Amino acid sequence: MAPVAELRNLSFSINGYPILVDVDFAVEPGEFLAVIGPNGGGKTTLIKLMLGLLEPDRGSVRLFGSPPRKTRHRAGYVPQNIHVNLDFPISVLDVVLMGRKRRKFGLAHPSREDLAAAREALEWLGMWDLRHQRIGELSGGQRQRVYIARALVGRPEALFLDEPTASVDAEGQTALYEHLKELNETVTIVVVSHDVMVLSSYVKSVACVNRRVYYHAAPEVTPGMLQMAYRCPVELLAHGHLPHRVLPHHDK
Ligand SMILES: Nc1ncnc2c1ncn2[C@@H]1O[C@H](COP(=O)(O)OP(=O)(O)OP(=O)(O)O)[C@@H](O)[C@H]1O
Repeated sequence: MAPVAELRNLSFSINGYPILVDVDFAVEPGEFLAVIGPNGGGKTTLIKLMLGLLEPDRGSVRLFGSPPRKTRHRAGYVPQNIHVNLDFPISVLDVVLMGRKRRKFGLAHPSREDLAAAREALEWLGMWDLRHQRIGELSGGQRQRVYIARALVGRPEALFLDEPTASVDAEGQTALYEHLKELNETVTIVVVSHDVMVLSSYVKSVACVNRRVYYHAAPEVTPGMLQMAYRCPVELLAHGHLPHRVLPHHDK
């Protein structure tokens, strides 16, 4: 089976300034990959390159073995900053139905399959009862679940999430990672996150991104990896009753 994403000798720059250099790794089917690294390290850029939303200057990207623009529909994406007008009177269910890419008759006429897929995703995330609520009336954490449901209704083979817990409290983070763990039984997961400590309890592999990508096909988050990826002490947090490792801060 082809890797979910494969990046070979890839470099990407903006206005001549290198953002990512010599990236060379692959995400295999079934992985639960954490993408970690300092602010501005290039994590979002890396995800966008994998999905073909940006083109590399050099090197190649394959998504499910093909150019990403041909296979992007097989992946779900929950971007970091979703710009919605929170005053716009659109319901939770409408937002989720937007994820049904092959809908024929638009939002006003979702098919029975569209509704079934939306219901399944919303029930799974505990949001079905709020389906008629306006998106602007939800909490940050609830809204995040709606965006995840939107990414899931297309029944993706891989799900890419960019800092999905940014506006979620500790309990919500754990609940979300439990959901992702269950999903990972059938779906490959790539998640950008700063919750290094929590993540290390769930993930199967780690990519540290700081202009270069240090890929580790094991869930260990070691001080050496953090040292390579970060230039400043990393805040490591542990929540709830998860099994966890506490790592020391490093110098500089
Ligand atoms: N459209 C753009 N124009 C100019 N510079 C950009 C643009 N997009 C990203 N960059 C720069 O590229 C670098 C990597 O950005 P990116 O958003 O990928 O980092 P990140 O690791 O996701 O950061 P964060 O953790 O803060 O979300 C940053 O220095 C950023 O300023």
